[in-house]
Amino acid sequence: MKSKTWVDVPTPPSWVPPPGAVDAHCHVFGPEAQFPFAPQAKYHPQDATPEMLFALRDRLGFDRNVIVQASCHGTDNAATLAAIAASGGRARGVAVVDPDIDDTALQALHDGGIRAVRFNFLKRLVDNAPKDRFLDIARRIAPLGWHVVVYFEADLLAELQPFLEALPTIVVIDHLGRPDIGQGPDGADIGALKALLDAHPSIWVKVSGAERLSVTGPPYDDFVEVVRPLVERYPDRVLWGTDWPHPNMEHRIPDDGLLVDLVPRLAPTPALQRALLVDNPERLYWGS
Ligand SMILES: O=C(O)/C=C(\CC(=O)C(=O)O)C(=O)O
Repeated sequence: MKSKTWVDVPTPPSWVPPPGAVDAHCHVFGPEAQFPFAPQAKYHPQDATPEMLFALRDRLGFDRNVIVQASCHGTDNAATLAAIAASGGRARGVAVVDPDIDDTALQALHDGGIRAVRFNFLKRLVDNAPKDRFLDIARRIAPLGWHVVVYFEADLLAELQPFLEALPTIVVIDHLGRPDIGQGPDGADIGALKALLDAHPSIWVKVSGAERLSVTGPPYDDFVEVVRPLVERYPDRVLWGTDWPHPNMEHRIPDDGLLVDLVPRLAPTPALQRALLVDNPERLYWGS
């Protein structure tokens, strides 16, 4: 059965994002009739189209999107590129590429609005994650001014650290590297993440995924307690996104309006909010 993981009409947020705000982590699925899912896809979602994404963007008071290629579309970025093309310059993207991709194809992705590649290390989402080949890709996309987005769970951080340190670009960690939020702000997982960020100014972090990581659930007080100190400590290296349409969340479907209302609790001043939602994503995705 195709999974549906989003609320059609989320609660309107009470907080208004600053002009130019970017939802820097969201996906499109299909439409399947036009863009079939990959044979190796680990989940099979309902269509979540660009039109639906842009309607959500407007409803939430955002201006732009960064569309991240989801694992269900494998390394065929056509659905992501079609969504970017339909956005009128208001979306950029993160691709997943085959290690054998040639330079012409990379340039075509750039021309289509791609500004990063994603390396996914979650075993429930991908069959293999070859670090040596990922490193080759990273060396090839660096001259384009792109960066690397990595998705892993906290128990992999120590093993991945040498790989992360070898990447020649800015590196953005998805969903905080999925720490155990239940450990609290001084827990081992957040401590390891902070040590990494302190040591490497080129490593950034997406302070997204409250709906995945919170133990207590809405209004996500445990997530705020752990994550606000990070936004205050690394204000120019943080990004935020809704993660719509919330793949694999069928048993805990979040309300995107409530997620937006989390932003002023994570970034409590207008300057922090502007950095998080406007200046930082603009630098990575609209800078070239
Ligand atoms: O949407 C996300 O960020 C997280 C995902 C899905 C995903 O990353 C993918 O399919 O590539 C997850 O944890 O299931």
